[in-house]
Amino acid sequence: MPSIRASNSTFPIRAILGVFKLRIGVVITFTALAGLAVSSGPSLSLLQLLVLTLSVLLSSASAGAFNQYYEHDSDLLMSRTSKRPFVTGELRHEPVWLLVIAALMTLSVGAAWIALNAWSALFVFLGAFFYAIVYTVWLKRRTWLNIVFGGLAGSWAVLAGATAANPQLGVVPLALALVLFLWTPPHFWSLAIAFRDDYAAAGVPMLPVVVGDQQAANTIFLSTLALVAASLLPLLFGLGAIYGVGAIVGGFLFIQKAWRLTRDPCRKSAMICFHASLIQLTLVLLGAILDAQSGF
Ligand code: HEM
Ligand SMILES: CC(C)=CCC/C(C)=C/CC/C(C)=C/COP(=O)(O)OP(=O)(O)O
Repeated sequence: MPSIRASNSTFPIRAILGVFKLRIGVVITFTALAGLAVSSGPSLSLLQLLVLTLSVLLSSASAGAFNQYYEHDSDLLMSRTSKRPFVTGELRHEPVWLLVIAALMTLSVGAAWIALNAWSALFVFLGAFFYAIVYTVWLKRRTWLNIVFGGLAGSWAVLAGATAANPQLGVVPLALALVLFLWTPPHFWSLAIAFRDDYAAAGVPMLPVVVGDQQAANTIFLSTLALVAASLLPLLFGLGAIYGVGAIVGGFLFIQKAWRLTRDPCRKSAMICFHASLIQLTLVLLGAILDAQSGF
């Protein structure tokens, strides 16, 4: 049986956890739980809530592991990713990993289908498919629009949670899915400005590589305005003041940092804008969950 780890190493638990990109998976799962919270319909049992949480987390993890397995050669060309275990050899780049990834995906989607419903299982699958195949394999090295379509992965996470409670999607879950679709490009393009040289060296046509930092920063600013406008839509369809505070504070912060990035499109302001995107998303998702629970 081929080994998945370098021969003379102790069990590389940290490397294995790193391959599954679990920090991002936790936020993706939080996104699905926000979709659940704003969806009308019967409450889930504790078991169903556990299955939803684990199926989104594990499918996100399997997609993240596939991404690192598939990109082990190009990751070597970028400083940010060159220390990853499939690049350094800490984990052997063996096809057995594809079996592990497929098994995780089957377990995640199957459990969601059995414990929740077919719609939720479909969106769990689509989230991983859009990230691992549509974005990573089909678009990433072909077009700067890679993140525009790949960003749907986050929207499917919202809908995986929303349909778990009610396959009849309401306006608020759809609005939240639109927020994730509009959030992902400025989130990623900020990072792509900070690491433009990396992407250029790896031959990846990210927006800043194609149009330059200034035009990319202008695009980030305009897309952040569209994102923040969309993030206010749930206020028109039932979410209240708690959500409003989160969306307005987070939106103001992201717009402010995106504007600063247009004034000075350097690595430092790009990373500040990237982190602002994470704060804005957290405030929007937290506001949605707290507002939906409060019944104000
Ligand atoms: C195809 C869509 C996406 C792309 C291409 C993308 C891109 C990235 C990249 C390149 C990083 C830096 C990763 C690293 O250096 O290890 C990152 C970090 C992050 N992304 Fe995204 N992202 C996407 C969607 C999402 C979504 C949907 C969420 C959450 C709902 C999200 C949440 C995060 C978080 C929390 C981090 C920081 C993780 C950490 O601190 O290690 N991303 N993203
Ligand atoms: C419902 C469900 C399972 C949804 C999945 C959503 C998901 C996993 C989105 C991708 C997030 C991410 C880390 C992208 C980075 O890819 P990259 O290749 O640009 O990053 P890298 O350069 O750091 O490898």
